[in-house]
Amino acid sequence: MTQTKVILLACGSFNPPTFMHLRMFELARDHLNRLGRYQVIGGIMSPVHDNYGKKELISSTHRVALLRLALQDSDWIFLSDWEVNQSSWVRTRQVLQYHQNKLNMHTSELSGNKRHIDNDVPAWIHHAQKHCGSGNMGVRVKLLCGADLLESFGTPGLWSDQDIESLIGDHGLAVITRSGSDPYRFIYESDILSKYQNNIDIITEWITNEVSSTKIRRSLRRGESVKYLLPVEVIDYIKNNSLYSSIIDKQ
Ligand SMILES: Nc1ncnc2c1ncn2[C@@H]1O[C@H](COP(=O)(O)OP(=O)(O)OP(=O)(O)O)[C@@H](O)[C@H]1O
Ligand SMILES: NC(=O)c1ccc[n+]([C@@H]2O[C@H](COP(=O)(O)O)[C@@H](O)[C@H]2O)c1
Repeated sequence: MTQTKVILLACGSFNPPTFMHLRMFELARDHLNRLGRYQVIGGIMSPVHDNYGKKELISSTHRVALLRLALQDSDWIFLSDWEVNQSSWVRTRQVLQYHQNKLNMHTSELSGNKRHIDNDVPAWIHHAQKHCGSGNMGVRVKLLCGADLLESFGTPGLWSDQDIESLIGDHGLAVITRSGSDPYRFIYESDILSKYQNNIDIITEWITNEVSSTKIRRSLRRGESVKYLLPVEVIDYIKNNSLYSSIIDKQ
């Protein structure tokens, strides 16, 4: 069976990053590798731009610092700060395309085309180069997300049909189930998703755990413990920089 090499890319606020954001990657890698059709060679976390304007979104300077700390023990998941460094919010399709193009450029260098010179090579590219071997140009960047993000495709005006078609048709999706979601039904009820369902891998999280950044922020605001829900270095950074504390601490 021919294997497609895959890099999983998760987009999100990561405000703050939790163990569930990291767990998504481990779960997806195990699942996809076991299918035999894929070999997952890396993971990328791309925090959303400050202009996304989501409620309670703290500055990307802090979110990037938090992600660096969260990822410091991982030897295969990397931060990409490309998105936060753009002049404005970029659609997820463009984020996937940018990373795919950058990867194509650098893996084609490996197979002899050295015309492109780039002194600013991110860690995720170095990692991919080590794992894709010379002449191998078939690495695919897939979107990794929770089922709530998949279901947001149905929110009127939020995603364009062309973007959904490109995300699934050109890249592919790895979707982690979340309690309260029914991704199989959602795909069945959508014409676009049904058309490309072979490019959507649904991964069941049996060890269900509804840790979310919203709940973490709420606990922090109320001065409640978040130990064992986030990496300890992330908690220390949040405390040292008085993030998410507002109302209660300031009273
Ligand atoms: N507990 C979880 N199970 C499965 N997927 C998750 C979980 N928490 C987050 N995700 C996924 O992580 C990605 C990044 O999401 P995001 O940072 O917006 O997380 P969130 O915790 O849902 O945030 P918030 O609570 O601030 O809305 C999304 O694809 C989301 O579906
Ligand atoms: N049209 C789009 O490309 C589109 C729409 C909504 C959310 N998103 C992305 O989804 C991610 C998660 O967003 P939420 O936290 O709002 O669910 C973010 O990275 C955001 O940029 C993309």
